[in-house]
Amino acid sequence: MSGKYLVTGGAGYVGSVVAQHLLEAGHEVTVLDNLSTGFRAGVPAGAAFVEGDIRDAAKWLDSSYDAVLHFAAFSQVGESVVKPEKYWDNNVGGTMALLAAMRETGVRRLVFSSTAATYGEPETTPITESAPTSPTNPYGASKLAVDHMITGEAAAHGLAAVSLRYFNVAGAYGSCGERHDPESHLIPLVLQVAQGRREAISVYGDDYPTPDGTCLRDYIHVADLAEAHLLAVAAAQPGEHLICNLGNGNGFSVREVIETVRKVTGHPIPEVAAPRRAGDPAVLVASAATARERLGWNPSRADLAGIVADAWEFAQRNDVKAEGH
Ligand SMILES: NC(=O)c1ccc[n+]([C@@H]2O[C@H](COP(=O)([O-])OP(=O)(O)OC[C@H]3O[C@@H](n4cnc5c(N)ncnc54)[C@H](O)[C@@H]3O)[C@@H](O)[C@H]2O)c1
Ligand SMILES: O=c1ccn([C@@H]2O[C@H](COP(=O)(O)OP(=O)(O)O[C@H]3O[C@H](CO)[C@H](O)[C@H](O)[C@H]3O)[C@@H](O)[C@H]2O)c(=O)[nH]1
Repeated sequence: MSGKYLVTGGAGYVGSVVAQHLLEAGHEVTVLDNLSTGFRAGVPAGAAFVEGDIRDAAKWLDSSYDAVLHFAAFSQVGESVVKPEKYWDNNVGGTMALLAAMRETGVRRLVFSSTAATYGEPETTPITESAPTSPTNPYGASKLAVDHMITGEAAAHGLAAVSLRYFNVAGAYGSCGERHDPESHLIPLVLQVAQGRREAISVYGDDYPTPDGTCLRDYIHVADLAEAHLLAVAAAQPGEHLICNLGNGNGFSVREVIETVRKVTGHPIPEVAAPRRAGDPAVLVASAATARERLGWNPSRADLAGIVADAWEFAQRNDVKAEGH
């Protein structure tokens, strides 16, 4: 059955890919985005677009919507350390306003973009949803605060809600891909070296307790992630806040990622050893058993070379420098 969905942050990387999947599944989509980090051109064709802020969600939300998929947030870990107030204001304040608008209009279904950063330095691997949550930066803390808000909203007011805790999102889907500015994520940065837009990739730390000394991360294709969102909309139950990790359960080191980019692009990628980046856990790998069981999620694009190949194709088609917001 087709539905009508508000996608906050749908001009950004993940939101645009999910909006595209919703459209392909025959749903009606309105993107609400203030273009603070997103791009008007990133909104998929076929989606209605409102340039606006989630703090003013009450202006645009009405009872005709079946659900909200909430991506709008700031998500730069490093920036959150130096400007924590920016993260509390947008991520927490913005979501409070959105939840109030949903309550007032009777829109009672929500899928929220949470993050592995809510866990902080893990005590055990792979990470399950019952692991302790002890974020190591204000970004992760702000996302955890929103998860707590949603738990309360479900219990007190019957919201049907799912928080999806993404691990390392990568890859592209059709015309939608990653073009953060500034970029901080490993795969797009290594691809910029392959494109000749950067001289070398800095390897942040090579003395971690891992097989090659560099950090291990669980890379998930953005299209597999998008499929989980469609399943989550359908699986959400009134009065319940379900939290699901999304990852493939495989850890790849920074060096393995760089080597994969060399193979996929055929370009030499010079590396430069650099100090550890503050707040980086050595290993972040998900157990996604809950998503498989409760959502029926079955990711099919776990191959790292395939993820990198899709990101590479997108990077070659899009020159961020040439585009404005
Ligand atoms: N990309 C990842 O690896 C990753 C990992 C874990 C969690 N997440 C979460 O997923 C979501 C999407 O991430 P992304 O990588 O697509 O980021 P992004 O910056 O590409 O997209 C975020 C979008 O939200 C918009 N936005 C921000 N504040 C807004 C506001 N107040 N009102 C309206 N629009 C607003 C921005 O303009 C942008 O288009 C974020 O909530 C992020 O925290 C991302
Ligand atoms: O130029 C770079 C960039 C990154 N790295 C390393 O590559 C790994 C991956 O870094 P990313 O910045 O791509 O991703 P993170 O693991 O830091 O971040 C991801 O996980 C976080 C949770 O900790 C948040 O959810 C965040 O949104 C999400 O992208 C890390 O070990 C990082 O130190 C480098 O060595 N050089």
